[in-house]
Amino acid sequence: MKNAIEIVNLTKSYGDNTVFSGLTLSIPKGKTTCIMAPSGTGKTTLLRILMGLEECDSGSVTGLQDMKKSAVFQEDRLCENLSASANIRLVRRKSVHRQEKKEREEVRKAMEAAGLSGCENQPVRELSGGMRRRVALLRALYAEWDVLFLDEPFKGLDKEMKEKIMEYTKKSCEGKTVLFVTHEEEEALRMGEIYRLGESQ
Ligand SMILES: Nc1ncnc2c1ncn2[C@@H]1O[C@H](COP(=O)(O)OP(=O)(O)OP(=O)(O)O)[C@@H](O)[C@H]1O
Repeated sequence: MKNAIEIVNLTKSYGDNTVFSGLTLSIPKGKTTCIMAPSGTGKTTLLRILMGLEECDSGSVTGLQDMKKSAVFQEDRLCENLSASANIRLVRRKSVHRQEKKEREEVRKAMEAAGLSGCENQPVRELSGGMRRRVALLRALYAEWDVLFLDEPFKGLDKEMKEKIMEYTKKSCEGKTVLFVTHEEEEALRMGEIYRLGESQ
């Protein structure tokens, strides 16, 4: 199978702290790869390198050129004064009136599926932590993307809500390339193939 992203001999240190000393990894196209590892072993650093937000010291990453990227960061990174719905719609180019109506309806449906009905027009600064997390996730999913980076997207959600949103995310990501970072084995097993960072370095 053709690989979407090839990471070869990647090294990265912060001063004396070596995070990667020759990481080689193939991330398959059209699937969800779940990256698991103990805290502080470099999961976020890897995502940041792949997103182009951090430089590696040596090694190469190929297969990401020209791919549209979307992400849920560890922090929600929402626009506090904008409504939940406006935060989500922000990631699409401004559309003509007829499309705007369609887009509003799409977002309303997505929010309904994520248990956020009735919050469409509420500024996100008024939402709970779990609600904000879901808005951040819906926003990332709503963007136009070829590859999606998810850094602990279900953090802070209760069991029932997590079930609901995981199912929605899984459906939305079907057949697409996703890198999913989590500490929860159960989440990883549900979402895709597990890769344990550190085992093959
Ligand atoms: N900007 C930075 N400057 C210096 N050190 C950093 C920086 N970013 C990360 N690190 C260090 O790199 C290592 C890996 O951090 P990273 O956040 O990638 O781990 P992680 O596996 O995602 O952890 P967690 O599961 O706790 O989120 C840690 O030792 C961290 O202290």
